[in-house]
Amino acid sequence: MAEIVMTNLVKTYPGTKNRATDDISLHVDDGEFLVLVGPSGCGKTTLLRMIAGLESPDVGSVHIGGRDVTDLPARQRDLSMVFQSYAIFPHMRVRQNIAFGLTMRKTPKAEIERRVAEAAEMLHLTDYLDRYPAQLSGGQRQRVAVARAIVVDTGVLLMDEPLSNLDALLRMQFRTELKRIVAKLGTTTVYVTHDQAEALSLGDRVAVMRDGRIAQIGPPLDVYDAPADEFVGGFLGAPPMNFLPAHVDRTGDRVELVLGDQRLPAPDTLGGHAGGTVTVGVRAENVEVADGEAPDRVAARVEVVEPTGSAILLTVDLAGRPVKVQTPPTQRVGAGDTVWLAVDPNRMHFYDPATGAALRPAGTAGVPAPRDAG
Ligand SMILES: Nc1ncnc2c1ncn2[C@@H]1O[C@H](COP(=O)(O)OP(=O)(O)OP(=O)(O)O)[C@@H](O)[C@H]1O
Repeated sequence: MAEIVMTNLVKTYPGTKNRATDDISLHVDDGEFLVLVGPSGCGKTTLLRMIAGLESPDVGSVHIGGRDVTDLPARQRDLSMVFQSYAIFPHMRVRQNIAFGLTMRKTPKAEIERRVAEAAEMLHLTDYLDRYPAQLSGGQRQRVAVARAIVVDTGVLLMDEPLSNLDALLRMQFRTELKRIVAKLGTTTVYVTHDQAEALSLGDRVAVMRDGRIAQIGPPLDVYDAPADEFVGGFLGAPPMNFLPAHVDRTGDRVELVLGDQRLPAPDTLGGHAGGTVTVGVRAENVEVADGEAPDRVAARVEVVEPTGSAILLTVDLAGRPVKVQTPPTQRVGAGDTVWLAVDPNRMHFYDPATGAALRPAGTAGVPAPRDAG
């Protein structure tokens, strides 16, 4: 068992004012792949380094596999790490690089050979075992770093931006490989990235961090589909979620959003906010370019048309605000055109304009949605 339990981790670096991690409690299940994601400086690396034993928390504890490791150095924590700089040894051949951790542990020679061969096979490095790192591409070197980490077969694998030195295509290929390998190994993995696409594609769960805290944690699509606040909605997804201020109006049974001088149907659950203003969040792929004018549609002017290959991304002006709309590649519109937009009320999200927190349905109006603190 190698579950990781972090409890109330507080860390302030000497000479700084703000907490790098601010009372973080988090539970990573045995065999789970957890991704820590968030903007630069939010505390991801600090949290990972506290799990690793490379930083000590001011307050709080870390348990790995039921053992309190808070005061143990990294080498006694039974974990392996891959860091951004993938420090592989330039003077050692790939074979020795991969074997390094096993050699240090005085593993029998035959076993080292077997495990190195296995890891090399997994990472498509078999043909490169006798080369030096200087004779490898960036992607191959990165694979050596991963092979070196997984060969040791520890209970926990920690990775900090391991793909950051790769170009976009290699990054994507390697991401897929990594997901396959880690699933096969079943190692408990904590993975740090600032890349939201990587986070969504890799994690069993993602923890979105902000200012030393966990803003939201959950399975990738849950967090993507129901962001707990504007920050999370704006951080996950490319393009980020659209946010628009809207007045809520109720006429008889109908609840509507008033955007400038136009109206869109809103879910009944928003009725509790009638007379007030909310921030509407809607993802680009949930805005439909409809076929002509209708009472439940709003008009917008197309400003920019960006084909992305599999889709077309429009930036439209809706009531004086830019809104991103994702349409099929077959959509024929040009800059300057007026389009009619429809949004399924069930695909809308609502946030408190003052706090940015998600609003709950009617009856609990104004109360932010609950957050899973792990
Ligand atoms: N050794 C250090 N001394 C002082 N402050 C530090 C140190 N390391 C990190 N910090 C500060 O702690 C905060 C969190 O840093 P951390 O490296 O954990 O963030 P991060 O989310 O990993 O960022 P990035 O994505 O840029 O690597 C930042 O404000 C950073 O400036």
